[in-house]
Amino acid sequence: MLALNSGSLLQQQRLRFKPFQSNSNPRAACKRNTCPRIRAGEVEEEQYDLNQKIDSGKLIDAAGAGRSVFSPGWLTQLGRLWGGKSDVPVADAKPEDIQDLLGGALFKALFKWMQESGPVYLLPTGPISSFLVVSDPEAAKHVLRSSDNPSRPIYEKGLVAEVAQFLFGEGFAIAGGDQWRVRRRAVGPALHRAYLEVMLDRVFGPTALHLAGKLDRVADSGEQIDMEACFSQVTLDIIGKSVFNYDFDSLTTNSPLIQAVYTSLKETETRATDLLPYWKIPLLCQLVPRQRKVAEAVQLIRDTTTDLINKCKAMVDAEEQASFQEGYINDSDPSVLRFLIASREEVSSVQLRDDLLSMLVAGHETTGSALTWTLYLLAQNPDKMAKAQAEVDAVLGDRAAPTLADYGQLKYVMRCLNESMRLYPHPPVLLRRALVEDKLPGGYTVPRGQDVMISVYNIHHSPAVWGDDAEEFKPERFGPLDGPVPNEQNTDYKYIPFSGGPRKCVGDQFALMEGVAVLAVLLKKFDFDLVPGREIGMTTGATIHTSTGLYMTVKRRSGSGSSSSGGAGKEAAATVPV
Ligand code: HEM
Repeated sequence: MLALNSGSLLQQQRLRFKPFQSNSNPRAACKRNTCPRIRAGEVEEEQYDLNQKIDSGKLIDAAGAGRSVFSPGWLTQLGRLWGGKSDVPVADAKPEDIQDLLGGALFKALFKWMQESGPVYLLPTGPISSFLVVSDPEAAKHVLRSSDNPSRPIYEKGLVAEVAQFLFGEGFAIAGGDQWRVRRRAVGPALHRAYLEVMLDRVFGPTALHLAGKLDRVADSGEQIDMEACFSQVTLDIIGKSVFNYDFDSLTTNSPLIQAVYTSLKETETRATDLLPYWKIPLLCQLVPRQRKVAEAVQLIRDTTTDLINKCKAMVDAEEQASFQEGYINDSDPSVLRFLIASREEVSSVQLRDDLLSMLVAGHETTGSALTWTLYLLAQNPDKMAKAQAEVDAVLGDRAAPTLADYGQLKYVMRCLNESMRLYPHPPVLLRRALVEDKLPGGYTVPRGQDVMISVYNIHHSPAVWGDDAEEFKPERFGPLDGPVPNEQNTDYKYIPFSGGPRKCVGDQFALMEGVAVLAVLLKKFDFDLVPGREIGMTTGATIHTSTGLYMTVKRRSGSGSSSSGGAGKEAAATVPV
C-alpha cells in the first residue's frame, strides 16, 4: 500500500502549527531502564531514572529534546512551552542521523531513537509541529482500530492523503469517513475467494511463467539480472490483468502507459521525500517541468482507465442477464472492474476510476518489494532456500505452476514471505492524525490534530517484541507449519505488515497468493545467486527498495524441465536490461 517516507513528511510537517501536549505516566515510554546514548562518536550507557526526571520536570532536557536536526533546541523548547509540560520522551536527533534521512531510509533512524527513548516518543519536526512515533504493539493496535471506525472514530489518514491526492483523487485508499466506508464495502467483496482461485489459475501462474521464460534466456547467457525490476514488472502485469483485465505486458514491452504508471508512482514517492512541498501550490505545478510531466502521466492513466470502464460497461449492458452475486465469475472477464460494474452500484465514473487506480497502485510495488526481499533473504540463507525448494518440488511435482490445492500446501514458502515482510514491511511506517484528543494504552495523551507515526519497522525489529533474534531471517519463528498464517489478530498486533483495524489492506489474501505463486514458479525452476561484491542497501519510497537493484545470476536447476546451455561465471556476467 501507499507508504510514505517519513523524511519528507517531517519536512512537510513544518508547515503546520500544532503543539504537542501530554500529561501522563511516562513509565511505559522506555521499558528498559538503560538507554544507550551516542555522543561525539562514543557510546555510553546512561542510567535512566524516569521518576526523578519527570518529578523534576527535566525529562525533556535530559533526554536531549531540542537537539533535533529538524528543530534547534530553543525552538523545540518554545513549542513545548506553548503546548505545556510534556512527559513524552523527545527523540534526540543528531546531525549524523541526517545521513540516514538523506540516504532515504529514515526508518532506521526511527529505530535508533526507539532504542534511546522507548517505544513511544515525540519527534519534533519544527518549533510547533511533531510526530508522535509509536513502536509498541498495544498502542499501535489502539490507534489502528480507532481509525475510521464508525463506533470509535478517533484517527484518520492525515498526511498520506495529502501527498497522494494527485494520483488517487477520490479513491477509497485515501478517502475518509462515509465516502471511504461506502466504497470499501463495495470493493472488498470483489476480491472474494472464487475470484482469487480464478486469478491463481489464469493470471498469477501464467504471468510468473512468463517471467520464468525471460529468466530462461538469462540463464542461457549467464548475464546478471535485476530481480527487483523483474518483480516490479511481473506484479504490474498481474495487477493490471486482475483489476482492469488490461495487459500492460511490461515484462516484454515498454509503452507510454507503463511509463506513465512509473512516473506517477515515482512522483508519489518523490512527494513523500520532497524537502519543499511546492506542489501544494497549483500555479507552481504548471511551471515546473517535472510536475507538467506528472500531470500528463496521470491524465494518460485516467483516460485509459475511463476507456476500459466504458468498454466494460458496454459489455455488461450487452449481457441482459448478467447475474451478480458474491462468488459469481464472468468467464470472459473475471476482473475487479467487471465485478464492480456488474454490481450496478450507484457510483460515478470518476469514483470508480479512482478506486481502481487505488488498487493498482496499492497492489503493485508492495507485492513487488515483498518478492524482492524474500528472494534476497533466501539467497542469503542457503539452508532456508533448500528447504523452500524441497517443498516446492514435493508439492508441485511435474506442474510448473501451483494449483489451488498446491497453494494450501506451500506452507514453508508462505512462512518465508511472512518473515520477509516482518523484516522489510511495506510501508515501514503508517500515518494517522488524531481527530479528537485521545489517550494511548500506557497513559500518554494524544492531542487533537497530532500526527502519529506507527513504526511497523520498529515493532517488527524490536527485541522486546520478537526476542534477541529479532534481526534474524527465521521463517520457523511463527510456529508449526500447520498452524495459522501469522496476521495482526493472532499475534496481537506484533505482526502488522498489512496494517489492522478498519483500514487494513483489502488485498492481503490476493498478495499472499500472488507472492507464493510467483515464488513457487521461480524456485522450482531456478537457483539464484547474489552478485558477489554488490552491496544491497535499503532506501524508502512507497515501499522499502534496494538502493541500486537486486542483481543476481540465475541457473536452471537440474531436473527443472529445460536444458541448460551453460553460461558464463558470475564474476564475468554482463547485465541484462530489464
Ligand atoms: C505484499 C503486498 C501488500 C502489502 C504489504 C500491503 C500493505 C498494505 C497496508 C499496510 C495497508 C494499510 C495502510 C494503512 O493502514 O494506512 C494497505 C491498504 C490497502 N491495500 Fe494493500 N498491501 C499489499 C498488497 C495489496 C494488493 C495486492 C492490493 C489490491 C489488490 C492492495 C490494496 C490495498 C488497498 C485498496 C488499501 C486501502 C484500504 C483502505 O484504506 O480501506 N494491497 N495495504
